[in-house]
Amino acid sequence: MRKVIVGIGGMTNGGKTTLSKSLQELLPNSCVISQDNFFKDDSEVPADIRGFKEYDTLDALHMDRMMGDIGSWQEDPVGFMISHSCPVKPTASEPSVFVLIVEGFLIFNHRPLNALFDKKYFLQIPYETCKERRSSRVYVPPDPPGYLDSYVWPMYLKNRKAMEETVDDIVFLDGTLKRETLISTVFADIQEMLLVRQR
Ligand SMILES: Nc1ncnc2c1ncn2[C@@H]1O[C@H](COP(=O)(O)OP(=O)(O)O)[C@@H](O)[C@H]1O
Ligand SMILES: O=C(O)c1ccc[n+]([C@@H]2O[C@H](COP(=O)([O-])O)[C@@H](O)[C@H]2O)c1
Repeated sequence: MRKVIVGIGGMTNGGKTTLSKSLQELLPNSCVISQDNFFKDDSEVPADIRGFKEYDTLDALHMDRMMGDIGSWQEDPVGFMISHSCPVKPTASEPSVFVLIVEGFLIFNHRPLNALFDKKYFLQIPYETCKERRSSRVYVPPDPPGYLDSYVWPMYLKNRKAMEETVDDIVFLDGTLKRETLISTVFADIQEMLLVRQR
C-alpha cells in the first residue's frame, strides 16, 4: 500500500476548497481533510485591542485534533475513508495508492504537519480578488467591518513571510486562473508524481 499526502495551501478565498474537492473526485481512493473544520469555538478565540477576533493564527485552530485525524488516515486509510464517506475503490494494480489531500490557509505554518507532505501547492490571488471573493462569503461569525483590511490581510502577510522563511518546495499557483485550468494542471502534476514514485 502506498500513501501520499498532498497539501493545498493558500490565502483566504484562494480557491483551496474548490480545487481540493475536484481533485478528490478525480483521484481514486483519495480523501480531503480541511483545516477550516478545526477552528476553535468563538468563545475560545481572543480579540485584539481593537476588538478583532484573532482567527488568522494557528492558536485559533485545534491543530492537535487535525494531526490526530491525519494520523488515523496514515494508520488505516481504508477505515478512515469509510468513516469519512470517501469512496473506496478496489484497484487492479498493486500496490494500491491512497491519497490524502490536506487543505487550509495555515497548513504550511505548522511544522509537524509540514514534514508530512509529499507535494505542496499554494494558491495565491491579488488583494482586490481576495477582497471581492471574501466580501461575498459569510463566515461564522461574519467578518465585522474592516476585518480584511485591518486584520486578515496583515496576518496573511505575516503568516506568508513565516512560511517562506521555513518551507521549501512549494509550487505557487495563480488562483485567478480558470477552475478547470487549475484542476487539470494540478491533477496532471500529481499523476506524474505518482508515476515517478512507482518506477
Ligand atoms: N479559479 C477560480 N476562479 C474564480 N473563482 C473561484 C475560483 N476558485 C474558487 N473560486 C470562488 O472563490 C470563492 C472561494 O473559493 P474557495 O474554494 O472556498 O476558497 P478557499 O477554500 O481558498 O477559501 C468561492 O466563491 C469560489 O467559487
Ligand atoms: O470557520 C470558522 O469558524 C471561521 C470563523 C471566523 C473566521 N474564519 C476565517 O476563515 C479564514 C480561513 O478560511 P478560508 O477558507 O477563507 O481559507 C480566515 O481568514 C478566518 O478569518 C473562519
